[in-house]
Formats: sequence, C-alpha cells, structure tokens
Amino acid sequence: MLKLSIKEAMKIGFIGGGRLAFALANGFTSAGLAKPDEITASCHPADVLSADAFKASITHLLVSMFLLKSTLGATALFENKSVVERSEVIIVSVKPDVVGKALREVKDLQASGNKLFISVAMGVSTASIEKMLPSTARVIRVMPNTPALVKEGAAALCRGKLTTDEDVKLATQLFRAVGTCDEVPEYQMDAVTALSGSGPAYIYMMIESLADGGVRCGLPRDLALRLATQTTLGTAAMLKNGGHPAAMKDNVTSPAGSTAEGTYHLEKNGLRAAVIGAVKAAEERCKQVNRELSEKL
Ligand SMILES: NC(=O)C1=CN([C@@H]2O[C@H](COP(=O)(O)OP(=O)(O)OC[C@H]3O[C@@H](n4cnc5c(N)ncnc54)[C@H](OP(=O)(O)O)[C@@H]3O)[C@@H](O)[C@H]2O)C=CC1
Ligand SMILES: O=C(O)[C@@H]1CCC=N1
Repeated sequence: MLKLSIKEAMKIGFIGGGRLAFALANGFTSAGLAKPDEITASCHPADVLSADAFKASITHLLVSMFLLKSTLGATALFENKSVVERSEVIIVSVKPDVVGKALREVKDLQASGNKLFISVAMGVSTASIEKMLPSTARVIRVMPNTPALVKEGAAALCRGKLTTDEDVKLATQLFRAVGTCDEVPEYQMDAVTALSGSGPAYIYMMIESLADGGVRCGLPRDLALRLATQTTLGTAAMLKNGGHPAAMKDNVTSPAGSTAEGTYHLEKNGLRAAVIGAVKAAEERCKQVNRELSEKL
C-alpha cells in the first residue's frame, strides 16, 4: 500500500475542477500542502456534449483552465484518468449525479487500486463510492465548505471500509490546514452537510438581509454591508472563544431597548423555526440523493 505523508507537499488531483475544488486547491497551496504546479484538476469532458453544449462548455472550460493556471498555477486536464495517474490523493469533487460516470472512467486503471480517494460529494455514501472503484481503493468522505478558501473552513469526515488511521490523519491534516476538521460516524454526514456544508449560503442570506435592513433605515449600501459583515465576523469570533449564544444574546439586549424590539420581531416571524427547518430540509435532500444513487448501483 502506498504510504502518504503530509510532511512534503503532495500531488493532489481533483476529479471535477469546479467551485469547491478551486477553494480547496487555493487553500492547500497557500497552506504549503501542495505545490501549485503539482495540482491537477479535470473539467467537463468534451466528448459527451452536443455541438451547442460543446461550444458553451469549451468557453467555460477555457475559463476554468485559465483560472486554475493563472490564479493557482495548477494544471487543468481533459481526462479523469490522467488526474488519477498524476496524483497521490484524489479529491472527487463533481456533482453527486456525475460521480458514477466520472469514477467509471478510472475504475479499471491499475493506479486507482492503491490510492486514497476523498469524496466531497453531497449525499454520496462511502459504500457507493467503494462500489464505483477497484475493491482495493481507500475511500474517505469529507464534507468541507467554501470558507476553506480563506482558511476558515469547517469540515467533517468519515471512514470507508478500507480507510487506515494514517489516511484519516492525512485527510484531517489537509482539511485542518484550511479550517477545522472533525471525524464523525457516517450517519451524521448528511446533517453535517446540511449545517456547515450549506451553512455559508444561509449566513450570506442573513448578512444580505442585515445590510438590506440598514439600507431601509437610510444607511449607504457599502457601509451597511461592511457593518453586517464585520458584525457577523465579530460575533462568531466571540463564540469561538467559548460561551453560550443565548447568554451572549442576553448581554446585547438592554431592557426596553432596541435589540429587544428586534429579537421580538425575529421570534414573531419564526426565524429559529425557519433555520432549523432549512437544516432539516437540506439533510433530507442529502438522503434522497443517496437513495436515488444507491438504486442505480
Ligand atoms: N460548493 C460548495 O459549497 C460545496 C460543494 N460540495 C460538493 O462538491 C461537489 C462539487 O460542487 P461544486 O464545486 O459546487 O460544483 P461545480 O459544478 O462548480 O463543479 C463541478 C465540476 O465538475 C466538472 N465536471 C462535470 N462532469 C465531469 C466529469 N465527468 N469529469 C470531470 N469533471 C466533470 C464540471 O464541469 P462543467 O461545469 O463544465 O459541467 C465542474 O467544473 C459536489 O458534489 C458538492 O456536493 C461539498 C461541499 C461544499
Ligand atoms: O448545495 C450543495 O448541494 C452543496 C453541498 C453543500 C454545499 N453545497
């Protein structure tokens, strides 16, 4: 079995060079875990597209290649096989419904059998990934999030059937270089996806709403957005130092003051139920994706 060590920069390949791959590649290189010129990423293969889709995709592909090369110094490849052959660790970062197609292309490669595959695909279980790869391939499932781009990511991972402690150590080190990373049992991965994987989208909506509120009260847009962003950052930083959000909220809320009016309005309009419901709905969607995929395998 190929032993990996994170002491030296690793050859990391991405099957699917999209938004998340870009965020992770950027984070890994700036953390010194991979040399930009040793990162490879594959993009949408042109052979399966209609003429019109090909034209649209080639533009998209050229933009992706340009971004990967110019911003990161990484190499964009047309073939998933080349990514596997050229990498020590392969991050599967295509959409869940494309995972099967992409991995079928590399299943028969000899190189696939002794490599570590890290899947970040939402809702796709390690058992499903293992069925799509040679029986000896090692698989880890990770759910990262896009703040990895600024080394403030939150990730959780779980083991597959053949994952070794060293693999977990390596993946943990990789994702801790771009934020936090916890190991969880696989049954919790959909909940993690629904909370921290999707969470940045919910927080952006909250920040945008705060800024809209400020504008409604007469603040200039740029000031409102800066205040909303910094307030979110500062609030999260305080919580990270310890303490309970309810107690911290009470510290902000003066008797008969402005915050009490504001929080009453949020309670009346069901903010908490809406957020809890959003996480639950996102978790359900993960389970649905896994069910649909498992039926096809
Ligand atoms: N975005 C996020 O915040 C997070 C995403 N994830 C997971 O990461 C994965 C990727 O998501 P995201 O980066 O947002 O999606 P993107 O659509 O941005 O990236 C997917 C990439 O894969 C390419 N692709 C499509 N088909 C193939 C193929 N057969 N072989 C190789 N590459 C292919 C796509 O090209 P083209 O566009 O030309 O089709 C695209 O560049 C998903 O499984 C998602 O669940 C996990 C955590 C957070
Ligand atoms: O929306 C999605 O499906 C992916 C998974 C978590 C964040 N983005």
